[in-house]
Amino acid sequence: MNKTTTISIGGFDGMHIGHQALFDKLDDKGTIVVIETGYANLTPDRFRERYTTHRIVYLKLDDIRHLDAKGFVNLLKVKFPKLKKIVVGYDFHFGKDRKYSYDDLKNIFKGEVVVVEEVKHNNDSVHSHKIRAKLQIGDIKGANEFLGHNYMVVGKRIDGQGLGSKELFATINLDVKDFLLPKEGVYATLTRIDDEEHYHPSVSFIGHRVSTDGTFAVESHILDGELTCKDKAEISFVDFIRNNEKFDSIQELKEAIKKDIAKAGKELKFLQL
Ligand SMILES: Cc1cc2nc3c(=O)[nH]c(=O)nc-3n(C[C@H](O)[C@H](O)[C@H](O)COP(=O)(O)O)c2cc1C
Ligand SMILES: Nc1ncnc2c1ncn2[C@@H]1O[C@H](COP(=O)(O)OP(=O)(O)O)[C@@H](O)[C@H]1O
Repeated sequence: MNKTTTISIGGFDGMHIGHQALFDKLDDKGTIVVIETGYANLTPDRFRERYTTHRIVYLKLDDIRHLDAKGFVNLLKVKFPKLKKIVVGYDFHFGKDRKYSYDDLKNIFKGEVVVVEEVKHNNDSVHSHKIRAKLQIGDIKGANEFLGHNYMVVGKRIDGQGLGSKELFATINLDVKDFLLPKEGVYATLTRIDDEEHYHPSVSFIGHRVSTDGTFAVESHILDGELTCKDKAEISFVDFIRNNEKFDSIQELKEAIKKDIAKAGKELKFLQL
């Protein structure tokens, strides 16, 4: 913190292409200041560190929300004594009732304040809430374009019904906490198991198993062979395949999953893994 000369400030859930435009303005001693609201569910907690080489410092919203503009700048000066430049976006607001903007920063901070213009994709302003909305309708491609990377979730391995490996296809079942789950359905995905470096082509199901026991599941079938997952896995979403459906028999469900596997295999074949 003592060496930091430039910072960018925000909630930074998503670490999307709008956020990256801010990070591009940091120098090599630049630090990202994440204001933790408790609502981040696209890139919660330390997962943000995957999408930047800059150091990240976390401030709790509750510790700063009461501050006026002067108080906020003072806090930054104490935390970063060598601070010369603050980078924020066009819609950055802070303090009580979010009533201060970059103009207040410019008036009070005795250094440079860089304001990044609105980043758009296909003429649509990029924001975390829009990415959440896209995931909730299964628009993975759209979400990924806004993010600039594949949306991913991490979960702890749990036991499934044991039906998959016996009668259907073997899957890794996950308990996913903290991350927003995309809409119920079937997805072409890449799955990373435990601490492997490699991602496996896979097809994943999210939803209530309406054709079997009705319980909610997040599960991934690995296309390139059966593997053991000890502890955790990560699912990186590439495309939406179909909605969750109720099949009248296990045989029909099996036929549908076979088609899902073929579709996902075709789509993922061309990716460099
Ligand atoms: C690619 C794929 C697609 C699936 N599609 C559905 C579906 O449309 N409807 C449904 O009820 N269950 C679906 N399932 C979930 C199965 O019901 C589940 O794999 C099966 O119940 C075995 O679960 P287990 O791994 O816990 O034993 C799907 C599973 C996979 C891997
Ligand atoms: N599309 C964008 N273009 C430019 N700056 C942005 C954009 N989205 C967010 N920012 C900036 O990034 C920082 C973090 O904003 P935040 O509120 O966490 O993002 P979001 O609006 O996506 O939830 C703020 O300084 C904000 O002004």
